[in-house]
Amino acid sequence: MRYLTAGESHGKQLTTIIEGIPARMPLLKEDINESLLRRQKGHGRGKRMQIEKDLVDITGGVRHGYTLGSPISLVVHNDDFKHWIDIMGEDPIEEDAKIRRVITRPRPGHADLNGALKYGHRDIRNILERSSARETTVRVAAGAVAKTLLKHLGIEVSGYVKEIAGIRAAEIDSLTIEDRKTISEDSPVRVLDQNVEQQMMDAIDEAKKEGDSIGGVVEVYVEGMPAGVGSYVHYDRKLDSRIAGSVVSINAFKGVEFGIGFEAAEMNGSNVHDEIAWNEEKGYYRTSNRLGGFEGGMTTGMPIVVKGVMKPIPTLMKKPLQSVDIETKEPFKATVERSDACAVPAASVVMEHVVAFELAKAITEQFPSDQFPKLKKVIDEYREEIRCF
Ligand SMILES: Cc1cc2nc3c(=O)[nH]c(=O)nc-3n(C[C@H](O)[C@H](O)[C@H](O)COP(=O)(O)O)c2cc1C
Ligand SMILES: C=C(O[C@@H]1CC(C(=O)O)=C[C@@H](OP(=O)(O)O)[C@H]1O)C(=O)O
Repeated sequence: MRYLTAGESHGKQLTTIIEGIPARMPLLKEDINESLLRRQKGHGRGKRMQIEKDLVDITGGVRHGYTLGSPISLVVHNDDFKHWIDIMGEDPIEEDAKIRRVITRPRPGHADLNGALKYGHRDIRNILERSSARETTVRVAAGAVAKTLLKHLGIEVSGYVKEIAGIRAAEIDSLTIEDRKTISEDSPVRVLDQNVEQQMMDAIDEAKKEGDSIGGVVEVYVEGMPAGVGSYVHYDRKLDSRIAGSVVSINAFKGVEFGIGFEAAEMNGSNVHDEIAWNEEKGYYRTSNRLGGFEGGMTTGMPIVVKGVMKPIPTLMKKPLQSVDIETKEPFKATVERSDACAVPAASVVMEHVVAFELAKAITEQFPSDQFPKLKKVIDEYREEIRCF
């Protein structure tokens, strides 16, 4: 499985083409729209999210509620485009036309300056339109297709918030996957405890009032993955490494941890590794899950627990950082019209979907995947085989 995305933040539409989804898998628009609407929600987002109502158009690869085995193409229209037609249109316009609203002032922390240097664009709009996290809309759409595949195989994925600006969520280790999914749907900041929820919302509101931004930590939890998916034989087949790469590919994500993650550095091996047990019902299982569901680049069959850290948003409404105008070379302090103050709750939905994509991809690589009913049968047989192994 693989996917590409195309489209600019204020362009006509965003598109993704997904290849490798098995034929004859049930897939409805609603499966994707539910994820898209969840991504738009979350305390701390700026005015743009009030303009958009992200809904998918399935433009290829699906008929009458089932996948065909051909590439699936999905489109999400930008409602904001109607305000940007002159600026974002594809027809040539005069070089000095005011209408272009040329941007020459790169924001520290965004892709602006490095992108301009790399592609030689003197109008930074040509960078920021594509480096914008608006692109995560269709990454979530692609991930929603992957999540649907996983769901039909009995694998559930949930994403929620662990920390915003140093405020930590209550422990949820004993919660079921269903409860975790509820947190992710109902809470405006995607935490369980209402007290913490309020503190986080206050911190976001404070940052917004100050014209500053804040970051945080999100967690994705997966239940139902059989053991032995992924591989240890080559660096690029290790499933934990693929997940880590895809998490850091999310805009503003700077680090990843599996299970206890960086805490392992301070602990003895005897307190880190998860002991092995067996019983008739479960087969092999671990009496703890400190390594977060991975050993040797393969799943252990225990829940996958992976965290990602998101830095604060780079565009700062009232606390502009020092930068240099690329035309005049003069120093300036930038001000902006709009931006998110905190996108951590929304980003938990993005991470949930990029992780789902990597898991579905690994499964379709490892098991025969032309036809979904056969894939399901083979996975059921594999589960039984490893239970008795
Ligand atoms: C859901 C989401 C929303 C975001 N919203 C904004 C925003 O409003 N303003 C902004 O400057 N950056 C925003 N970002 C972060 C930038 O897109 C990101 O920092 C930028 O692409 C540079 O990439 P890097 O931070 O990964 O180096 C957002 C990120 C995510 C995941
Ligand atoms: C549009 C989305 O997020 C955008 C991500 C983003 C950025 O720089 O990453 C900048 C903002 O865009 P705008 O300049 O239109 O206000 C966010 O709103 C979205 O998540 O759908």
